[in-house]
Amino acid sequence: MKQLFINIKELLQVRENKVDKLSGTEMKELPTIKNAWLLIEDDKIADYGEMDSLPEINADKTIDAEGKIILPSWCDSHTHIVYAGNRELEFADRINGLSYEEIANRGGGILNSAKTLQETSEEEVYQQSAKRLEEVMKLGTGAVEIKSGYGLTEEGELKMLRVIKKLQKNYELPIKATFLGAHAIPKEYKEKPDAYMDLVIEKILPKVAEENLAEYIDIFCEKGYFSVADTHKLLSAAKKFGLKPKIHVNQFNAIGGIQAGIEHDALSVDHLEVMRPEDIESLKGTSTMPVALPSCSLFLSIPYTPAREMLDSGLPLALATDFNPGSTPSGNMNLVVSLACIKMKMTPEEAINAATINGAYAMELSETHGSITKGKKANFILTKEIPSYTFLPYAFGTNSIESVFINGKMIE
Ligand SMILES: N=CN[C@@H](CCC(=O)O)C(=O)O
Ligand SMILES: [Zn+2]
Repeated sequence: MKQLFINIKELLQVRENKVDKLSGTEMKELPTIKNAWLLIEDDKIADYGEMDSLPEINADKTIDAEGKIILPSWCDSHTHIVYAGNRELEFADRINGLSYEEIANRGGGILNSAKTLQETSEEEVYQQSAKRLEEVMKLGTGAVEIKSGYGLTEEGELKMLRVIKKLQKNYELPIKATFLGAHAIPKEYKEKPDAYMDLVIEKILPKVAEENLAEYIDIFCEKGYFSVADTHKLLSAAKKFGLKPKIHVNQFNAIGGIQAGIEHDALSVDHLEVMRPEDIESLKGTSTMPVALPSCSLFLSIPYTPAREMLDSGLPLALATDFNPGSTPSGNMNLVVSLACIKMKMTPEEAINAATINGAYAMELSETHGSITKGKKANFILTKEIPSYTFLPYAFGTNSIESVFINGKMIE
């Protein structure tokens, strides 16, 4: 099946040669073709060019995209989309003055979601999560990573990962699964946190590997959660099972999580709201992608990742949502791109690069996703009629998307 899009106002992120990631000043450039055509053959991008040189093409369907922009779909490399229930009461508590930390110390936070998850059937968790996944796909997400981490027992963690597996089976977009058993210390283990680490490493991790339920390993390396020593221990154990690290670090405190991640060749280090000069320095020259989650900063009123400083010192950066019930109950990548521009002073070009090609890298998908390149998957966004691509982050809160295509199919 051949679909031809013609009169496209601007085709964004056109990369003739495949790039895996962009760093520093490279991120300032967003290659585009104005007044373009795009040919999709089955699930792949077949060809593109300027309207002036449109060859004779026998297409099954021709779509006139006059006044509209086409760009690769968003690659959201950090989410917790699989969860049960919500935490809107904690939201009200925070408005009334309690901090995220105080709520967690009272047994709220991640432990609250873990209790709900444990009490909810696998089928019900699947239904709730599938609804969220469909919502974010309509908002332009065409590849996504999903973590466990609200189970915190063998049964709960495996339940979450099986739900992710079912989503992978039932939906066409790529979904990468991450095992985050070390997300918080359960109440029963408060006085013996090492015993919980032993459970995660010795019991749950081998099961996850045996059932092939995850590709990546994650840990919340943070004061009051898991230490740098825990991080080393878990990442070393996970390596034996072939799980690569994508870890939560530097959200509230810089305790050395970035350096631990780098030592274990982490694919990404995520959050980074609190960055010391030595953290930026350590990331230089590594293959680890730093990932910023600005909608988490917005929701918790915590600092934003210092993107400007990082990009100006030559680092790459990816943007993701962190969609979860506690710190970011939103999976809207359009908002993330707007916040990156408004709050982190990234240019629209940098933000779009960070949310497409660099997001793909943080899920090992740069070969197939993240840019308009011949042979890559036909996962893209067709906007409504808009004046320019800068309008996308500028008009925050406006839905500028007309339709989303995954593997060449328009999603309903
Ligand atoms: N920081 C750790 N984990 C999640 C929040 C989890 C929660 O509050 O439920 C995050 O990435 O923000
Ligand atoms: Zn997270």
